[in-house]
Amino acid sequence: MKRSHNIYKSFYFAIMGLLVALKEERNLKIQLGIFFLLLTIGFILRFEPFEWTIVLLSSSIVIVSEMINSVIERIMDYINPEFDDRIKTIKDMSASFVLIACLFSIIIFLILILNRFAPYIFGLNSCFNNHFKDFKLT
Ligand SMILES: Nc1ncnc2c1ncn2[C@@H]1O[C@H](COP(=O)(O)OP(=O)(O)OP(=O)(O)O)[C@@H](O)[C@H]1O
Repeated sequence: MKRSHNIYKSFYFAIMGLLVALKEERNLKIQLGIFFLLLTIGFILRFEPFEWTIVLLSSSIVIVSEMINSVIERIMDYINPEFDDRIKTIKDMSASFVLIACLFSIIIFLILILNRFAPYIFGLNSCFNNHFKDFKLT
């Protein structure tokens, strides 16, 4: 097998892989759409650096888990395109990566939004502002 050790070529191949995934994976497109929606909400609400960090971290986990899931599905289809109970288990478990990442990301985003509006809704001080005030960069 021909191998490339050139860092630019490795980067190029990785970008090509990402483009193929974006073209062929419907769920990845949906997740990227949601990611851009979250970015828009972040700009509208003027997120703090620590809020951006949390949103970017949780979004990257969702996107990477979706890509790992897609890769596992393709490997399984390549190994055995026929129905097989073991492949079913592997694919279902692989799909659960994405489910877990999405569920926790939704909870994380809800906490960020609630934290923003807690003072208006409940008349409380923002719990994050109290706990994370030392981490604020601005
Ligand atoms: N070869 C197979 N043998 C047994 N079950 C399978 C097989 N292929 C798919 N399945 C079942 O169908 C489900 C969906 O698998 P598929 O490969 O079609 O993924 P998909 O519809 O592209 O999923 P996703 O939306 O996560 O990309 C799997 O989780 C599994 O339960």
